[in-house]
Amino acid sequence: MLEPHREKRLRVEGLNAFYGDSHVLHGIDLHVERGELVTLLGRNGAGKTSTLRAVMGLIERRGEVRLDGADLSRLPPHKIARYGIGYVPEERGIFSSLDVTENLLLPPQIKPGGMSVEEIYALFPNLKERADSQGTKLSGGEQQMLAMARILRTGADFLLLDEVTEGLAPVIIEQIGIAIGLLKERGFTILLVEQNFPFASRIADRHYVIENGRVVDMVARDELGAPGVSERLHSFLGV
Ligand SMILES: Nc1ncnc2c1ncn2[C@@H]1O[C@H](COP(=O)(O)OP(=O)(O)OP(=O)(O)O)[C@@H](O)[C@H]1O
Repeated sequence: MLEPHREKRLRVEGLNAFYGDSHVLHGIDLHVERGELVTLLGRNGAGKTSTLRAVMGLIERRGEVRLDGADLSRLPPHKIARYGIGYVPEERGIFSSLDVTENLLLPPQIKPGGMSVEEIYALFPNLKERADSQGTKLSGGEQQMLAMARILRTGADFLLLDEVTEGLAPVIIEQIGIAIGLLKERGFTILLVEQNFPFASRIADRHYVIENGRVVDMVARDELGAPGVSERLHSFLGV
């Protein structure tokens, strides 16, 4: 019997994006399967963040973006969010005057299934210890965890994460990796921009390499050890 056709969770085809006159993405093609954890790798300025922003509808874009078959290409960000896509930008955007619990109580539920504050504290024990601390008093790692946690409150089950390990100590990166692994076990689908290749290679199922606004390579986890692959990645990333 033929397998029923399964729509990709996210399918991006021919995605172009612009900042005013500046044309920064030149036909990105990629897909993410249900429950997959996929990274976007590439040098500074390659177009990784812009890809997440274009998927989310935050910058001017052309091309096709489909989630579970639904066409998101022409929708504004707040409508895209209703499909359960949650974006955690590099700049985190937590409320510095509010404490951790208040930050967690603020996000609206946009889809059923948002995590309770208790579930979030089980996922990020550091945040539980800092529940009453104001946003400004948190370390970089705690702020990053809070930024992720806030999105989990909304019910989003497709996460766009931008450089969640940037500037953080190895022990914190390790904790974030564990949390991401648990989210994957719970069935979340994740597209992660990452500069830290050792981290990305430990947690991801597949990697796309972006260069000058295009996908120039795709490597699956089980290909990482194959002859020539690390040289190929090295040439693109300098890793
Ligand atoms: N707000 C903006 N206005 C104009 N150009 C921008 C803006 N943000 C990014 N760009 C340009 O878009 C291109 C892609 O940048 P992008 O931030 O997507 O790259 P990146 O791969 O995420 O790199 P980085 O890790 O440095 O953020 C770069 O040439 C960058 O200079």
